[in-house]
Amino acid sequence: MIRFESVTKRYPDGTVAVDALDLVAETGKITVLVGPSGCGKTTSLRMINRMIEPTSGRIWLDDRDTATIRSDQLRRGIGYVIQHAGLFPHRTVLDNITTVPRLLGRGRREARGQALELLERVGLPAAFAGRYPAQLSGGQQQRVGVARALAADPPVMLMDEPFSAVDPVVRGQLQDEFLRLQHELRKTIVLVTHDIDEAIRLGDQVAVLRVGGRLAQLAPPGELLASPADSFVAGFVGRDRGYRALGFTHAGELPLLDEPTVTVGAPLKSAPDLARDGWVLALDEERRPLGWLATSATAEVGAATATGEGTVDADKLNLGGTLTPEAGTLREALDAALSSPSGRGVVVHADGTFAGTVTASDVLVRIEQERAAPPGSPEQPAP
Ligand SMILES: Nc1ncnc2c1ncn2[C@@H]1O[C@H](COP(=O)(O)OP(=O)(O)OP(=O)(O)O)[C@@H](O)[C@H]1O
Repeated sequence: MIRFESVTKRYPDGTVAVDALDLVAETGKITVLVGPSGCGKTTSLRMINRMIEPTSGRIWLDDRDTATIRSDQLRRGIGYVIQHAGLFPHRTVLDNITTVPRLLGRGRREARGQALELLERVGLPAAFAGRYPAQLSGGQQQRVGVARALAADPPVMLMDEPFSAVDPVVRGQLQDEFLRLQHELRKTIVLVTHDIDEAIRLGDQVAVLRVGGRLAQLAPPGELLASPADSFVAGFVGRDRGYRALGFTHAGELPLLDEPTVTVGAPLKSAPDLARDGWVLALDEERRPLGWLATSATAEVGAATATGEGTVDADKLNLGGTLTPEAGTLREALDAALSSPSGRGVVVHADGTFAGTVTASDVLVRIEQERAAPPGSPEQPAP
């Protein structure tokens, strides 16, 4: 656990970068610091490993006041990842990763073996070990940066805009892999970003700072979206936050419709009798949904079904429509319904097999129920 206790940083020119900050970053969780440019995110982060010393207040690492720990010793237990990865340009990937473990006294062979393992963990081939940073893409360098920070196996990781130097697609991949890795490793992570979407995606809790280094709100992402503390936070988390908040609410047991289905390979003429509103859901032999077959006479395929020629083939299906898992969120369920050509969202079991369909209006009814009795309220205890 990292605890800021009324921490203030005033730079020599009088700038107050952080003002009486109280904050707890829990063990094994990701705490994200987010806020507009200059609000003191980086200053707060760097005070944790004493790259910057607070002017007043204390920062606790578990039960120790960090001011009483020698800074080199403190940093050994704290990994640090920055934008552009900050790799040593004249050292190979392998040497970049093994530098800190070697300093900590690990043998060359052991450090090398571990570095190769870490490369695999962050999704890079072992063959990259001999390359120099300039021979890697931005996203690959960022992965090496994460591997390097993990090499000393620190319980705490500080990450300053770790994914912002790469394009949005690579960024999404890095975020997904980072979450997967954290699920295994359970480090105590403090991550700085200026991007609220990234904060909401990655944070177990999100601290929104305002310029002047004051904490505006500290909350789990769902709560931040659903109940921003004030107009500054509401403005910062952005529009459509009501919709995005649905992504943090489990749909629970939605009433599933018993949808008639056809299996690929079945005769087309079997479809119209089954279809509701001109659409019938097609499954593969293992009962996994493949797409919707149009049976109305106006649709191109519909005309074929009317003549009864041919079979239900995968290439005749409308593939629009997202799937929602049974244990999914209200956002996934609503999206499945809204994106489905039939208007009925397809719900699947954990193994991907078809469970039933759900309508947007049923999801809306559930949303209204949630509003009336949010989980955890006395009327409806959380499952
Ligand atoms: N060494 C310094 N001397 C004086 N002022 C500084 C110094 N470093 C940072 N500041 C100021 O402190 C404030 C907070 O800076 P900090 O870098 O912590 O913000 P940030 O939220 O990380 O910003 P950004 O998102 O733009 O990186 C800013 O007003 C900045 O100009």
